[in-house]
Amino acid sequence: MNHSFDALIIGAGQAGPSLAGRLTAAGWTVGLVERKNFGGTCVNTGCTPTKAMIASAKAAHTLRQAANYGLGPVPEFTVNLAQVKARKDSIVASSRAGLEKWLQQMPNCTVFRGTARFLSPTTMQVGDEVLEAKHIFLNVGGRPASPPLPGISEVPYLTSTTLLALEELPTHLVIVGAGAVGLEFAQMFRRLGSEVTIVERSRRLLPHDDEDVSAAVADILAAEGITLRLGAECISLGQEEGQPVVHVSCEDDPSPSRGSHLLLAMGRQPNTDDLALEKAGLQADARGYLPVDEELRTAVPGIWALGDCNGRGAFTHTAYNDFEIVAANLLDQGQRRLSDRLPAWAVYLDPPYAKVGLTEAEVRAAGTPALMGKRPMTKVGRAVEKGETQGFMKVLVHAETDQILGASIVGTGGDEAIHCIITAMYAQQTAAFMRRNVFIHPTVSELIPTVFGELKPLDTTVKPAADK
Ligand SMILES: Cc1cc2nc3c(=O)[nH]c(=O)nc-3n(C[C@H](O)[C@H](O)[C@H](O)COP(=O)(O)OP(=O)(O)OC[C@H]3O[C@@H](n4cnc5c(N)ncnc54)[C@H](O)[C@@H]3O)c2cc1C
Ligand SMILES: NC(=O)c1ccc[n+]([C@@H]2O[C@H](COP(=O)([O-])OP(=O)(O)OC[C@H]3O[C@@H](n4cnc5c(N)ncnc54)[C@H](O)[C@@H]3O)[C@@H](O)[C@H]2O)c1
Repeated sequence: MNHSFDALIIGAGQAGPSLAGRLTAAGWTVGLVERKNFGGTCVNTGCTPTKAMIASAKAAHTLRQAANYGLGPVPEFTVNLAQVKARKDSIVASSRAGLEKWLQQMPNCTVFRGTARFLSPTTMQVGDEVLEAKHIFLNVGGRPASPPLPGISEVPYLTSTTLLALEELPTHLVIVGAGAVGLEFAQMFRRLGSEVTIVERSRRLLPHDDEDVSAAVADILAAEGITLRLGAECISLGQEEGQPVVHVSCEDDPSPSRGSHLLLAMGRQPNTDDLALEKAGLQADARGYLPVDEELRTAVPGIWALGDCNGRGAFTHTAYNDFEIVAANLLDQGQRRLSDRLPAWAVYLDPPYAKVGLTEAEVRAAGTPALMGKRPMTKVGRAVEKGETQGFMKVLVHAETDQILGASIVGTGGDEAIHCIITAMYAQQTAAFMRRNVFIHPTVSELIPTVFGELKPLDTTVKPAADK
């Protein structure tokens, strides 16, 4: 059967549903196609389930720390992973159901279930249905990558998706990859009671971030008993007595990491390979991403790519911002552009790591005349009061214009406190502006004006070491 719409939206992730809401409210007819779970990765297998389980892990950690706060003795407790999962599943189900209901009841929106594939630049097939529209918005997201590690086909392994379905705690979880997925699951499962080993080919965690960030994060994880095997340049997989083994050396490996479970957390790949892109005249790049311009338009007129599938962001906030740019430019005569967006993200460790703008290494590499302010969390009153003094706050400022270049916070409350710096940077404000702010006592943010008051020249002749 053939259907004609003003717009087709493929994927109900973080951009598609909101775009459907805006377009239909503006009088467009929309066909929205989703093949699996409404809400996509973030709601079903990403942000929501992991942060729900991180909350359970934090509760277990707090119980174990009770004596440090003058409490106790705390009765023996057990972690019941099936119940942790049930709590997480109920939070996910409620979010997914709310989104599905909204879309199913949205006037002018018709929801199709199935995989959409191009037949031409303006038509797509979903099962027996042929859908046609002059505007097509791809919001197809991604999935865990399966890199060609030697031995991968012989070893059962978990991904960030399948790990969330476990009901029994791994005795020893070995994680390959120390990006956000690897780090968040490492601390979560360690706190829930597993032994955890991280194997990473770079010589430090979070290699795209500053050395001091990597060191602080490594300290946080090591202090909880997580084993770090960094600089593992030659990773291969095997099995001994039915259990996974990760070798970290190209030579005979005298000390491979053995575990009860193996998680591969080595990045994601975009869901562009089964769209029949060639029928639309579209071509993905070498890694499968769809190249887009500043307004998220692909090379084919009438086709946009939003969210993770365009390779211009890898987060929920970037996917949502893609929707805002497209909607503003199509419906509000806006002139919003991708490059207006500040790079910002957080890793939900405890304490978290949050970052906006340039790193110290990037400022040094560019040779920008700069000032830097840095304060350890041991000198942040609220952190001391909470007994959570790991990490630091660091800000970078242009030495001539006083404009804020970037900031990193590894520390309690850092994922929230960073937003005052994000806001100031978006408003193109200066260090002097930050110093004049009066923040509420006693908070972590309260010390941010102080850090902007303690700036020292950054020696940009010292270049960062090359990291892989
Ligand atoms: C474990 C984990 C934790 C994360 N935590 C965070 C976090 O804390 N903060 C953060 O900002 N980001 C986080 N992310 C990243 C975040 O989840 C993604 O960046 C975000 O979901 C991308 O949204 P999207 O709309 O681009 O794609 P997705 O959310 O992946 O949605 C794409 C949708 O398209 C559907 N689809 C694909 N192909 C087709 C087709 N051909 N036809 C029909 N439907 C199709 C899929 O089924 C899916 O529902 C996390 C990711 C993971 C894996
Ligand atoms: N808090 C958050 O915002 C959050 C949380 C989880 C995931 N995410 C997003 O999900 C995506 C996936 O996260 P991820 O941690 O899987 O990916 P990643 O790209 O951040 O990290 C992958 C890690 O695997 C290592 N690696 C990759 N290929 C390898 C190889 N062949 N051999 C050895 N090591 C290899 C890399 O060195 C890297 O440390 C990212 O885009 C991330 O931004 C975000």
